[in-house]
Amino acid sequence: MLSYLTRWMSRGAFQALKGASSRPQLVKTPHIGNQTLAAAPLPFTGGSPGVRQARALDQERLLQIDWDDGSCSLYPFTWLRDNCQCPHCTLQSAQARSLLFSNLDVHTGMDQVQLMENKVSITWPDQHSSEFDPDWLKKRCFSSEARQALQEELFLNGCIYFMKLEITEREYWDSSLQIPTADFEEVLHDDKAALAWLEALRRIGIVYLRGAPAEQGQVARLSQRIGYLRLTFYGHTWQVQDKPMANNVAYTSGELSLHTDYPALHHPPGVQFLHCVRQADQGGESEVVDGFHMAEQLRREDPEAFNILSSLRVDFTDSGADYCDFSVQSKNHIIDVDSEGRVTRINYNNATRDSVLDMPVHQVQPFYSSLKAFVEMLSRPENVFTYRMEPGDLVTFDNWRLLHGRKSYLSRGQNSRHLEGAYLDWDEVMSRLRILRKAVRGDS
Ligand SMILES: C[N+](C)(C)CCCC(=O)O
Ligand SMILES: O=C(O)CCC(=O)C(=O)O
Ligand SMILES: [Fe+2]
Ligand SMILES: [Zn+2]
Repeated sequence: MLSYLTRWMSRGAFQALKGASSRPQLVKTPHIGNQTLAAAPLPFTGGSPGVRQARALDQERLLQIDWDDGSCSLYPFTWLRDNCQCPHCTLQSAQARSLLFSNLDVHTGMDQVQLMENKVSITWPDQHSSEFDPDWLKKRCFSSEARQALQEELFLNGCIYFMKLEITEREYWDSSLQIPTADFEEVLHDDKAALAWLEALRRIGIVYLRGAPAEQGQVARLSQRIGYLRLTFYGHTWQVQDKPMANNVAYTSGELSLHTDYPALHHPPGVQFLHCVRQADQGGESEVVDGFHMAEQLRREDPEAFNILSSLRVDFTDSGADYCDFSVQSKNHIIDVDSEGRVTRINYNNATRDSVLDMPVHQVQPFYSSLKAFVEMLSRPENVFTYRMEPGDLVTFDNWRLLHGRKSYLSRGQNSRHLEGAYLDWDEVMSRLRILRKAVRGDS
């Protein structure tokens, strides 16, 4: 897997960095242009598949399209009527459906289907007519292969482009991570660099940016590259410094064990930026671990612990005042899995884990033992990647996937270590990623 990672990295507009408890060192790799950086063209998006024949299967209420390449697709009448692209049914300026559901006959028949100038033209029983573009239809084919390909294009969720063998799923890593690194100003000003940044953020979960000015305001600048940042009770952006009467353990000079930020919220921030304005003279090194990788390893090595951490909800709490006063409570699984059993999010900050523990008394000890097994695994040297930020460095990472920590540091009051941070959500990041893909590669 790691050799694959290396191969992939060397194709990107990144310099591969390999660090072990020191400032990551530059490994020179050739800067390869857009063509090679771009992933394989997505299936069904290029060219124009010809329609050989279109016919209505009235019994099944399905439209069958036979394509020139010999393949065939089926579309339910109801779905076609629901997605009529005419100006009565679609508000063109918003690309949104204006047809009301109350006006949709979910058992509609079809009067006629014709091929007109390579468009599929349908007349409905009420004499409303719809025209569909073959490209548009082919992309929305209901076969499992086509659906998988389209979902991959939209969410980069991980599947293999059949034919092209371009693997785009998440890449798990350990202490030997070659951390993807890009130039801060290039990401701000160059679409190709920005796309490479966001794709690596999605796939690897962490990207290091260098060359930012060593002054406050850079995480806000970077968030404008995407859209807007996520406001929380700690403010639009927040200053990680040793503060008197700290309202969070992060605002001391103490060690922060591996954690995700803000599990006290039911929807923790998806993405985190941390920019180093000033580093400590002693201590303050950073640590990260791939939480998804670790959760999968726990599932294999200690299925009982995995089951407990993914099924028991744990209380988190956070109260105080910052942007304004707050009293936050949540109940989260330490390991979130979706309905198919895939790990989707890690929620764990030992500092905000509540003393309130809403579970039957006999489940308490098994819970602690399971958490101990997970935290012990996270902290193994072979799993943790360590680095030291210098002024002007900015790290961007997936806060749903990675756990991060920092060593304690020697505090010098006013002129001490200073990081500025900000949060974003994945919806906004993925939105920018899709737009950049289209701009850079011309994907449809
Ligand atoms: C850094 N800060 C204070 C904004 C959040 C720390 C994370 C947490 O309390 O879960
Ligand atoms: O100080 C650091 O390096 C990390 C700070 C942190 O994890 C946080 O503010 O939540
Ligand atoms: Fe944190
Ligand atoms: Zn219509």
